[in-house]
Amino acid sequence: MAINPIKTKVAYLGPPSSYTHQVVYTLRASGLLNSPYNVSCTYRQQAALGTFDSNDTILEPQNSIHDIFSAVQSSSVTYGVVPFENSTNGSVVYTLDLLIDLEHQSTSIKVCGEAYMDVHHCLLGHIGRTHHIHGDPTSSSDGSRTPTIDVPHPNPARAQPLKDLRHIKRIYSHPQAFGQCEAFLSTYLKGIERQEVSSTSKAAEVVAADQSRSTAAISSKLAAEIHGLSLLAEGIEDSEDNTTRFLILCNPDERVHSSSTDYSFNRQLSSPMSYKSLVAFKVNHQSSGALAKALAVFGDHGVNLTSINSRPSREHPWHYVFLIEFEGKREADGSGKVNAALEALIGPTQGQWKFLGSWVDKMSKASKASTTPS
Ligand SMILES: O=C(O)C(=O)Cc1ccccc1
Repeated sequence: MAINPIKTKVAYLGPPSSYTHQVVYTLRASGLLNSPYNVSCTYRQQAALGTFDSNDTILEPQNSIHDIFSAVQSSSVTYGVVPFENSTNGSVVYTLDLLIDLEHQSTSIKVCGEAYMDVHHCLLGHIGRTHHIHGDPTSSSDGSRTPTIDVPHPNPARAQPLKDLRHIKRIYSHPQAFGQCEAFLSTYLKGIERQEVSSTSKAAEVVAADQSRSTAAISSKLAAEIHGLSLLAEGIEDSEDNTTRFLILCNPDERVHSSSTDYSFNRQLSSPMSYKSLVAFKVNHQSSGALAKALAVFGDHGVNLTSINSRPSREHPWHYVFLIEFEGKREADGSGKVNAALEALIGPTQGQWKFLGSWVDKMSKASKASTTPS
């Protein structure tokens, strides 16, 4: 069979070397980003043999998470990859807010996969001109943090600076990264101005262009290499097992065949596979017990909830949209319990719910045991 594949375009949070870029790169290198509608048999065989031609995937950097959603919505890309939650710092609220945009019911974006990445942050910058290091290069701190009323037993910073930090006047990073490096920042860069930017790689780009050489970025080692920055500290995340979960988004209107959960990054060798699904809903705030009733439909139908998030509805103050993640999938729903639970959700939500997709659970034991692409 002749191979004439359509190129798979994947939108990620740019510029290159962001963690989102690194996750996409890993998925592509594993042959896991084939388009759901252009995979020929020969192509699948190539992937299995490890000869997947990465030139058939185009990675498209975007300026913001919002732009990734827009690219998927307009079908200018096949997939979009966005950060969703972090093991230390919790949910990425920008992603939640875009997912629950219930006002735009025409939005056809669905979650069709997930990927996990171990995230190790570095402090990148320029080496100071004026200070010379005598012995310990860690300014005046010994690595312990001052106890406060709020944090009486603070965790000590895991890493020490590799270089003098006394010339650093401002730090750039993505808000998630600041939240994941509190112990290091409050120990060695206490009181230094923080500037949030759209990604950790953007932070590295800004610092590389800074003529004053007095700024630093929390970013990755790869970003240091790409932007020619020095490693001022390494492994500065609060928790050694700092992991971020990314969601893979797609526009199901673009599907030509097969079920929504049959994307290449969802393929598994062994069964049974574990799936997760996501739904967003609103409840009537005037009706007592409405939220409890909405949550109860899942238990009543034997559906296990795995996470709950709430975000302001943006319609009325103190009204919320709830995002519920649960085990199981909607399509080919063997016992029918997921569809039955969603049907029962209509009552307590007055029909104000939106299904956001099903995908293979990459944390489940079954999924971990069989991650080889077929
Ligand atoms: O800014 C990045 O590099 C991202 O991809 C978002 C992010 C930020 C911090 C941890 C994980 C992902």
